[in-house]
Order: sequence, then structure tokens, then C-alpha cells
Amino acid sequence: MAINMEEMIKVSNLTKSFKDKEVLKGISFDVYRGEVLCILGPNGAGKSTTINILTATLGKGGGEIFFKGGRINKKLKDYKQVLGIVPQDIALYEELSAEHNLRFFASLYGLHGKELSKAVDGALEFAGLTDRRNDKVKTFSGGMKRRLNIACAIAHHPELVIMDEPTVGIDPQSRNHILDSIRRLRENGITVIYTTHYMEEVEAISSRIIIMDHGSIIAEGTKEELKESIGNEKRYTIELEENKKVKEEELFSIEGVKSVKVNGDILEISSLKGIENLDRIIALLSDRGEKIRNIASEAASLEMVFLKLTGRKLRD
Ligand SMILES: Nc1ncnc2c1ncn2[C@@H]1O[C@H](COP(=O)(O)OP(=O)(O)OP(=O)(O)O)[C@@H](O)[C@H]1O
Repeated sequence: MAINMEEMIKVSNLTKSFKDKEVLKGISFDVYRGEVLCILGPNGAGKSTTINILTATLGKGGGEIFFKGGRINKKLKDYKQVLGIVPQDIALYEELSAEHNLRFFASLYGLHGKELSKAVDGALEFAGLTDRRNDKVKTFSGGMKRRLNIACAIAHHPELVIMDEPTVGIDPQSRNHILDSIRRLRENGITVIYTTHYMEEVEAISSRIIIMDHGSIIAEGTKEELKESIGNEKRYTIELEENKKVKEEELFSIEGVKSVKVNGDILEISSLKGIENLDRIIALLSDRGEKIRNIASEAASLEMVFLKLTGRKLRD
């Protein structure tokens, strides 16, 4: 991380329990001005709980949150004024038009008159909804509602936008539009915190990533740093017609092979990136009389990082 990056938020040892269930186990992280910080983790990892505490819609258990160097509860008014929130559930007035929804939400931040009209026009353009401005929200697709929800969160020109899984259950076109709009926010110097369980999205938009699992942060870094942390491995997934004899130990004898998991007819093999050994793996399998149905090879990915850290897939 560059030394001159300005710290916007500091989260220190945050905890939260619901009844006797500890869902945040003392997490700490910083958010720097102008970055897109992605919080990646499977369902139930604690992403929404973290976000809800950060947006002050949920009280914290223990720990501290600092905003621009001061305790957040002492600066709550300033903080809320520069914050844009995109909640997991869409919050819009169905019977009102897109424009009226935007007017309402932007006016909550004190905008009025020409300034308000300009903000509304800008937000409609940002969401790609200018031509639907007079239509009632109830006529919109799920993806359009999502885009409008984001427009409502950014109309007042926030410095920090917090989004909780904004692409769940929407069409690919709206999803791409949302990912593009996050890139635009970043280009304009706006800080974004974004939770998701889609690693493809993290690959596309993140400047930095936090991986959460079971209420803890298990890894943090840029996507390059995280991939580097798994030692530049690649993975082969080999599907056999019917695995009769192959044992994990045998495959370890091949140069470059780092780990092998035999799961019925499927072999998952991690191998050092620079070593070309697929031909030897195939030769060994055919020596054992195995018939190969399919081979897939993939370079280091965030999914592999998660698998390596937890032994599980991100989306099981
Ligand atoms: N109000 C609540 N009462 C009791 N348990 C809760 C409450 N809110 C969340 N939990 C539990 O806390 C854990 C973390 O939930 P959280 O919603 O933060 O996870 P998440 O990573 O955002 O997952 P998802 O992608 O499903 O939203 C889960 O086990 C969840 O069941």
C-alpha cells in the first residue's frame, strides 16, 4: 500500500454477537480514500453485519471505528453526510417515478432548488435511466431498480459509498452496468466498500480485498498479492471415466505437483506454475488404465486462494 494513502476509516477489533452466537470475532481493517475495497466471503461470513455496523444501522458489540482520525460516534453527523448507502434489500417507493424517488432521497441530504435538479439529472444519467425518469418504479425490472437504488445513494455526491451485494439476482446487463459505474466512482476519487460472494466481481473492480470467513478476516491484499500468496500455483481438474486405481501418492512423484485431492472420479491437482507436467500426469493415468473424460486447467484465482485457506469452495 502506498505510504501517502489517506486513511478514511479505521476498524479496530470489531465484535458482534447475536444472542450467544459470535458473528464478528474481532476484525480490524483500514479503508483508504479513493479505493474500492471488496469484502469477499461466503454466505454467513459476517459481511452484512460488518456493513450494517459501518452504516450505523446496527450497533457494534466491542471494538472501535474511526472516521478521518476521530471516533465515529463523535462525528456521526459529518460521517452520514458524506456517506452513500446501497443496502442489500432494495429501498424505493414503487408508486413514485424514478425522478421522484431521487428527489426524495437527495433532499434528505439538504439539497434543494437547482442544486437538487442537477444532482437528480446526474444520478439518472449515472444509472442509465434518463429515458425512464418519469416511469413508476413498479414498472422497472429488478436490475433497473438496483441501478436506481445506487443512483439514490450517490445523488448527493458522497465521499464514501457502501454497497452490500448489489448484484445479487439481477440480469447480466444491469450487473455490467453496476460494475462499470463502480469503476466510474473510482475514477472520480470516490471511496467504495463493496461486499460480494462473486469472486469474478472482485477480480473486475477491486483495488484491495478482504476475505472473510466465519466472522474473521482470513486474508487481505490486492488480488495480485493474494494470488502470489498461494505460491503461483495452477490447478488441473481431471475427470476420469471411472477411477479404479489412482492414488494421491503416485501423482506426487511427478515434478511440480504440490497437492492432490482424489474425489471419486475427479482429481484436483495443484502444480507449480512454471513446470509443464500435464503430459506426465496424463501418461501416468493411462499407464494405470484410466480413461480421461475431461481436463480443465486454470491459473491462480481468488477461488483457489479461498480454497487453500479454508479447504472449501467460496460457493458450496
Ligand atoms: N439479526 C440477527 N439475529 C441472529 N443472527 C443473525 C442476525 N443477523 C445475522 N445473523 C447471523 O450472523 C451470521 C453472519 O451473517 P451476515 O448476514 O453478516 O453474513 P454475510 O456474510 O453477509 O452473508 P450473506 O451473504 O448471506 O448476507 C450468520 O450466521 C447469520 O445467520
